[in-house]
Amino acid sequence: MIKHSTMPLAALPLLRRLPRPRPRPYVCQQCTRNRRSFQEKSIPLDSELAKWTHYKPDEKVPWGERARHIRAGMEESMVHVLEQRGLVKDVAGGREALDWLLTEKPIGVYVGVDPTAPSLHVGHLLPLMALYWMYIYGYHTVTLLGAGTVQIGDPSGRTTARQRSAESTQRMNIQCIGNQLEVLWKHVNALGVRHGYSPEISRRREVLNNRDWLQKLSAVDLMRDLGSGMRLGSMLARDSVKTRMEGSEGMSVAEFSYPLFQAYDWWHMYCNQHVQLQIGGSDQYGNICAGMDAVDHMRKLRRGGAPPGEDDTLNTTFGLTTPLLTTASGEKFGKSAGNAVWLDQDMMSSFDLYQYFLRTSDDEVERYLRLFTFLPISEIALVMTRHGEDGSKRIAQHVLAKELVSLAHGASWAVDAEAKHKGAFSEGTSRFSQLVIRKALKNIANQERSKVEEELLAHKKSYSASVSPTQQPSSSLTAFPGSETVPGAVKLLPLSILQSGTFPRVFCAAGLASTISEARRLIQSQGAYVICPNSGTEENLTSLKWEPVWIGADPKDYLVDFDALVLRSGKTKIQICQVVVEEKFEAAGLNAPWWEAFKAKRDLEAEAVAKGWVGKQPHLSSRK
Ligand SMILES: N[C@@H](Cc1ccc(O)cc1)C(=O)O
Repeated sequence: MIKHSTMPLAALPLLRRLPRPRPRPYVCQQCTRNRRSFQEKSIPLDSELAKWTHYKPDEKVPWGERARHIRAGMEESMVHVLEQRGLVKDVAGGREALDWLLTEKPIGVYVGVDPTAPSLHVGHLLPLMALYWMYIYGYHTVTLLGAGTVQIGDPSGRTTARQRSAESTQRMNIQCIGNQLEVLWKHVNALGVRHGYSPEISRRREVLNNRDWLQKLSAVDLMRDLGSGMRLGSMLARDSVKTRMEGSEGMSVAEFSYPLFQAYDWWHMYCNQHVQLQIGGSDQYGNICAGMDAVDHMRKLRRGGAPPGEDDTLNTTFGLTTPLLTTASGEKFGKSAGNAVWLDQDMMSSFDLYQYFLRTSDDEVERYLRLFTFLPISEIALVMTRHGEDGSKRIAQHVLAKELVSLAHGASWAVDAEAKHKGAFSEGTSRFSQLVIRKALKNIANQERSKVEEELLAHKKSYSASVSPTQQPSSSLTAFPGSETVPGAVKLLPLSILQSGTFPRVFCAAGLASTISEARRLIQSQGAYVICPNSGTEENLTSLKWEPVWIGADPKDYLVDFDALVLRSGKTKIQICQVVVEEKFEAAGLNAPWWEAFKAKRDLEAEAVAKGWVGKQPHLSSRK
């Protein structure tokens, strides 16, 4: 990043403040290994994050000072950084002019997405990565949720009109994508801290929704001001329009007018957020150029038709498009067996997302590391050197996959996906099982979703099932050779079967023995185990303790977090159970024959007690 040859000596003390990765302190080999291992510090402290994202320009390095460094060649320019990462296809308005503007001024920049599905897919990431880099380097960045424009439907890059979706579907898509944009920002911050980008830069980000202004916009105003400045010729000349006009389907006026609305967004944000640059995928080039013309026209109207002033170059607009990615085999990037690779965890698990990037070929992995991660270029070079030493370890692919999952789902899920991968494809480790158990327990604890969350989850599931019916919910973690077997699914158990002495029945109900007598034999031969509650904390997974089951014990004493029971049969078979009240168990439709038998027996016993035929029944445990 620093060009030492051109660096004046006097500038040395200033280097501390440049937006470059902080030099890493020397760490001995053993510690490095430890850090790289499972316990790797991948989640920044809140205090680090707060410092990093703190927006107080006057407390940070002033822009002018940084501009001077760039001009002096001591720091790389923004355009150069984006080019180096492979994120630039075309620059509308001129590369050199944009380079100059971005050096002179921390302008506003935006990327818009229309919520046409409940999740973004990896194809959306390229323009977003360019935006995130500009955030890291201190520009005012906006991700725009197209809740207004989605109702019109962008025809760019499409050969057919979009089906209009139901109001409720649109509402849920908007909510899902809105949440996702926020979550992505959170992860960008965490990654920015983790990769050591300077906390002394003033950063600003916003998520806006264009429905907020488009629904207030009058059709007359739009046509009078903006429509009068947009030229039909260039709009008709676009490929997306031409192909549709040549085909039998044609194109609706609404779709044709889409660029007007996108252009209006820009004008609105030009006035309010000083947005002078729009970034988009390469299919957005036409819309972006139309927007630049429209903003120019609106500025001219605002000046009353007067010629532009001297400082016009400092206030003009630019467009930047990112390349369209295809894999080495020519497939459109972001499709897996014909299905989109979703960024939402409910539509594609962390494990599957990890696996998708792990399959990146050696030819492409370095380019993807530059495109999709925040690893400094120098670190990518190191990763590639290590990768070259033993290609079979796929070191670079693992780094890529982990960074991607950290960006999409968060660092802890990336650690989880990596551990699962190791558990799945190498010798099983008990740490792997511990992790899965912890995660399952956590999921049980978080299960109380709000009604809205339930609704959104169902929407995502049904959407992904409808667009990619072959995509299986993955990670049923069964039967990897040599590994402990932790089924992904948690089993429900009715609370009433948990009484002193009912462990054999519990093992049977959990599917770890086929009959009660088999379960009893298992317990008597010391082959049945249960996890002790409170053994092991979140940080210290390996200390979760298994205890051999004692036949007279009460399973209720082993409930973790009040409602989970973790059982193991023999060395390898593990089952995580969630204990629920009877109504919930029955509502889940799990009325197994043993359950009916249990209830019948219990009713008989209760009746006998009620009629005074027998005293209160001793515990079932006494009937060994
Ligand atoms: N038209 C863009 C999304 C978008 C929407 C509104 C904007 O202002 C900008 C971009 C797309 O389909 O990808």
